[in-house]
Order: sequence, then C-alpha cells, then structure tokens
Amino acid sequence: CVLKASQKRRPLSRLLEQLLRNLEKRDPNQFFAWPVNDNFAPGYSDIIRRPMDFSTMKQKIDDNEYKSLNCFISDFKLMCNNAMKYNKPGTVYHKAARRLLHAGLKQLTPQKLRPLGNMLT
Ligand SMILES: COc1ccc(C(=O)NC2CCC2)cc1-c1cc(C(C)=O)n2cccnc12
Repeated sequence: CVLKASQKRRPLSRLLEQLLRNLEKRDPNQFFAWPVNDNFAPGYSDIIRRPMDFSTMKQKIDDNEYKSLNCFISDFKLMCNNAMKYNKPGTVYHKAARRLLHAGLKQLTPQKLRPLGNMLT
C-alpha cells in the first residue's frame, strides 16, 4: 500500500526508533523511561544541568530534532552519565546506568549498525 506523506518516516527516524526500542529493553525497571523527578531525587535539577530520558529522546525523534546518529548516541550517553553523576556508586541507579551504558554502546557499534545502515538509503 502506498504510505501517505504523513505516515512516511524519514529513514533516520525509523532507524533511531528501532535503536531506541532496543535500548529501552535494557531498562526493565524503567528508571530511564521518564524525566527524573526532583521529589524523588533531592536537588537533582541543581546537580544535573541537562536532564535526559527515553521519553524525551522519543519526542526528539518525532520532532526530527536528531540530525545524525551521533546526536542520538550523545543523548543516550548524557542520560547514563547524568545518572552516574547524581547517584553514588553502589546505588541501584548508578549500577543500572553503568549496565545500560555498556549494553547500549555494544548495540551501537559500527558492526551492529552496518546491517541497519541500508535503512538510511
Ligand atoms: C524515572 O525515574 C525513576 C522512576 C521510577 C523509579 C523507581 O521505581 N524507583 C524504585 C526502585 C526503588 C524505588 C526510580 C526512578 C529514578 C531514576 C533515577 C535516575 C535515573 O537517576 N533516580 C534517581 C533517584 C531516585 N529515583 C530515580
């Protein structure tokens, strides 16, 4: 069937949505699903200047704010590093961020991305 213009997603957006879904699977507790709330994380917005979470990344994909894969990967790293900055080592969140960052970057290696590359053509 022919996709209407509104349904036609840019190749980059389709790739980023696929990558985002795979990254979200590595966050089963959904600690990274939504913006961190200062009520549960005292002083968070004083310590973390540039908050980031998966829902914000999804919105940025939908708003075509990512001009490249590297911008997307930078936001993923920012999200994990924020958690390792605010939360002390040994906390459930610091450990979750380290594991997510490690697992996520393994999915974003050129070897893993090359097969998806043809989605960009
Ligand atoms: C969207 O953010 C969250 C959503 C849910 C939860 C959560 O279910 N926490 C329960 C596990 C022990 C309480 C935690 C968080 C959370 C993420 C974070 C991060 C990512 O720093 N955080 C830091 C301090 C306190 N809570 C959190």
